Amino acid sequence: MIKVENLEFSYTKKPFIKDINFEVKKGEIFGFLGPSGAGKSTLQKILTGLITNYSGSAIVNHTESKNHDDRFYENIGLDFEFPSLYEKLTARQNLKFFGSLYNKKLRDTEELFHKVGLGYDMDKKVFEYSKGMKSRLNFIKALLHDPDILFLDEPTSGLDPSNSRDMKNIILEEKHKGKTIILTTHNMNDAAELCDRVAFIVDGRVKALDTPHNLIMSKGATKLKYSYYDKKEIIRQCPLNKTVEDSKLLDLIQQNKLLSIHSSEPTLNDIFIEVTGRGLQ
Ligand SMILES: Nc1ncnc2c1ncn2[C@@H]1O[C@H](COP(=O)(O)OP(=O)(O)OP(=O)(O)O)[C@@H](O)[C@H]1O
Repeated sequence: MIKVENLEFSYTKKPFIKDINFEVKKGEIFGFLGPSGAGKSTLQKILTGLITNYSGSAIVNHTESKNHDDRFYENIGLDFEFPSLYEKLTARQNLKFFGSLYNKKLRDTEELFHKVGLGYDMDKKVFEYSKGMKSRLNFIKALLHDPDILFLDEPTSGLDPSNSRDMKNIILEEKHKGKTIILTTHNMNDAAELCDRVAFIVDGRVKALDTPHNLIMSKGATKLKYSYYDKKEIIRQCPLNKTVEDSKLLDLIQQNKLLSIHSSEPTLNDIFIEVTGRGLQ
């Protein structure tokens, strides 16, 4: 669905996006993860035809994105972080207007409103909407024309846990229908739950690309944490595959003096810090 080869781009004379190569298959949820300013939105803008003066290739749905024509957008849905909506129109009027820009059969608007919990608010003017409501409206606006590829930028940001769960369920539903989804996020838990593969992006480059599971298994060793009492509670840890080398642990087991013991797998966030040397915020 998407094929990026030797992609380079810069806003200034200094190269910024450099040597980026990846492919996204149909039906895949592919995550762009990276700290603020890493280049995630810039990459999304290139893939969606909003930035065209790049070198290399970015093929989206069989079209080189810089050479796109209007039909390109018939099959792409954009939910960028800042909602683009008409505040003086109602939510329903907004979807009617945006829907009129497409030359294809639209999805059932009312069903979309109900899916994201806006069923009773569709006739309210958008300026009466909260930030989270606008964000949900912007999301269904991206689904309205039933596009094959969805570009979602921080779709769960600012949502309460229940709305965030609904949003993630809808994203998974779209994937199961065969839609391809590019998800940009700072949220490692969302990425680990939703994405088939993720690319760690730092300073305009891809630092690692794999499934969340493979990244976690290849880079981080599972640790065993245990505690015991010696005037106060002492907590220690050792790699799970090196327990026989930890004489303190073996002594404690023999003397039956462990207070607690459990294994802890690294998280995607731990791996991100290990691979890139940086946190996500
Ligand atoms: N129109 C522009 N002109 C010049 N520089 C820009 C422009 N847009 C973005 N940049 C710069 O490019 C870099 C990458 O920005 P980008 O928006 O792609 O980052 P990001 O990874 O999406 O960050 P965030 O997570 O904060 O949204 C930043 O240093 C930013 O200041």
